Amino acid sequence: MTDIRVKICGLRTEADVAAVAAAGAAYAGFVFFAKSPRNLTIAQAATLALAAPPGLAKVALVVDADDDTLDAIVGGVPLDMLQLHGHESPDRVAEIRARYGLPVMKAVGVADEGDLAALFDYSTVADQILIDAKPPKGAALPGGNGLSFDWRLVAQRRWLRPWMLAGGLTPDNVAEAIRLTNARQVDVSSGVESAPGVKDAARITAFVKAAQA
Ligand SMILES: O=C(O)c1ccccc1NCC(=O)[C@H](O)[C@H](O)COP(=O)(O)O
Repeated sequence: MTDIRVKICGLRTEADVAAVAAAGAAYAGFVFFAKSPRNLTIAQAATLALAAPPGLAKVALVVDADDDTLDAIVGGVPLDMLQLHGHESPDRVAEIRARYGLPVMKAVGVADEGDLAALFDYSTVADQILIDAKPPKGAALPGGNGLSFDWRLVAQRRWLRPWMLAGGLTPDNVAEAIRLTNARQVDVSSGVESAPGVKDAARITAFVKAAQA
């Protein structure tokens, strides 16, 4: 058993929250993106957040959200972190961090070496960095596509802030991804689902176990 921290993203039911907590994950992610099969209303997310036991950090995932949208989410849902998964600039990340007083994790899509500079830029303003696969051109979703990137690009690298590895992780490949990259935190959505937006408790348990083995 290691100290790897796991985030399970895209929870939609109280049973999902219970499965994530029972498996020993550190973070539960709630998606606010209308086109996503994992999208929640503020009322739904509030119900799930209130069902989360102490110690399970509640993360709201937003995409290029304006202040009115963020005001409503932060005002309506008890949260521990904001995850910015759009094209938010470093200045916007700093602004959101200052406005809400919550830790901010910025997602950065990686496909090749050229994407790595952005990781440094965002690590000067965000509390954490989520290193994810860059979505393919024309993809309906900016994340949660179940696609991996070449983990060797970030293998054994160091950034200014804590970071999380994401993109196409599954119970079958997460141990190898951790071994290659030395990630201390991992994030998954599609890889623990039986269908888009439908979490599978057995896969959640298997994922956390494999990550922490
Ligand atoms: O999950 C979504 O539907 C989603 C929508 C819009 C932006 C991001 C989204 N998901 C991001 C994630 O769930 C994860 O942080 C990450 O991208 C890993 O996803 P996956 O490859 O499916 O494990």
